[in-house]
Amino acid sequence: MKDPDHSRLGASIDKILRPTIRLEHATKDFGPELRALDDVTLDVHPGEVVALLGLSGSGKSTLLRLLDGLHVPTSGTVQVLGCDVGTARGRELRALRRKVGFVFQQFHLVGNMSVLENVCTGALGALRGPRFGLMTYPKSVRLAAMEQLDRVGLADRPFQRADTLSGGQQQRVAVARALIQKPRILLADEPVASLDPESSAQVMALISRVAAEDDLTVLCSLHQVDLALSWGHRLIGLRGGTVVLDKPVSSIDRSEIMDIYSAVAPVAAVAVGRPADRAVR
Ligand SMILES: Nc1ncnc2c1ncn2[C@@H]1O[C@H](COP(=O)(O)OP(=O)(O)OP(=O)(O)O)[C@@H](O)[C@H]1O
Repeated sequence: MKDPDHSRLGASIDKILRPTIRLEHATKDFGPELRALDDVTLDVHPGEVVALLGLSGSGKSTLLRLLDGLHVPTSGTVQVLGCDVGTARGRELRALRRKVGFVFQQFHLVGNMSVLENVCTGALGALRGPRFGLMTYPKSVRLAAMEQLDRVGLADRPFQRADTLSGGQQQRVAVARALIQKPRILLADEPVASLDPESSAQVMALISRVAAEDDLTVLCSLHQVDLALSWGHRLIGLRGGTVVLDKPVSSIDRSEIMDIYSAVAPVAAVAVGRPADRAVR
């Protein structure tokens, strides 16, 4: 007879070892002429903090968007928290999105709304029906939003209009909005590209801190090599839609990073069916 304790232990170990994100031969084409992501296979494990580097057009945003179901892979599979994102629809996709927070370069806040209400909108996925105004959110959501504002250092200005904040403050509100849904994964698409160096450092430190506190798996695209090296656990380099570097940050040599940025084809993504146009060294 099977030992139930042993089976339970096996299941727990399996859960711990199972990757949070698994891409197998994932390819994304935009029309017949543009391959944005080309045969990407990789695993990301729970709690990993991954920096994505690559030239503009190398496929970083496309990769992040595949993980949230904002794009569907043309071929191959994308699994996130055990869900096949390429085939998930409706309720399953909505449930997955509640576990995945997304932070964007342009913050995507509602400018004429208060800071607190912007954070509350992060909980909409778990609420029924639309909300019009802060007081239409349940008290529990408003309290949770205040808690997240406190974590990002903005508890002193809940009623300020979002568009009157500095860029760094707006990005911190966007992080609070992502956190209110208690995600297991945080995706950040160039979160500091519009910020000055000091605000950039603050936002990246904030992402690191909340990732550690909430045991989040993080994927963050960046253009700043030094920041990526000082911040991530692991670095994935994309060039022309393919992964050209994937290593722990501690074992990376600078020359390998330069390789990510070495000669690429004039059109950054790969032209489908025309290997000669591919990004080459
Ligand atoms: N929705 C879309 N429709 C058509 N082409 C797209 C779409 N999204 C991305 N692309 C193209 O796919 C390629 C990869 O774009 P992507 O935005 O993933 O690159 P990136 O590395 O994030 O660039 P950046 O650093 O400038 O944000 C580019 O050639 C881009 O023009």
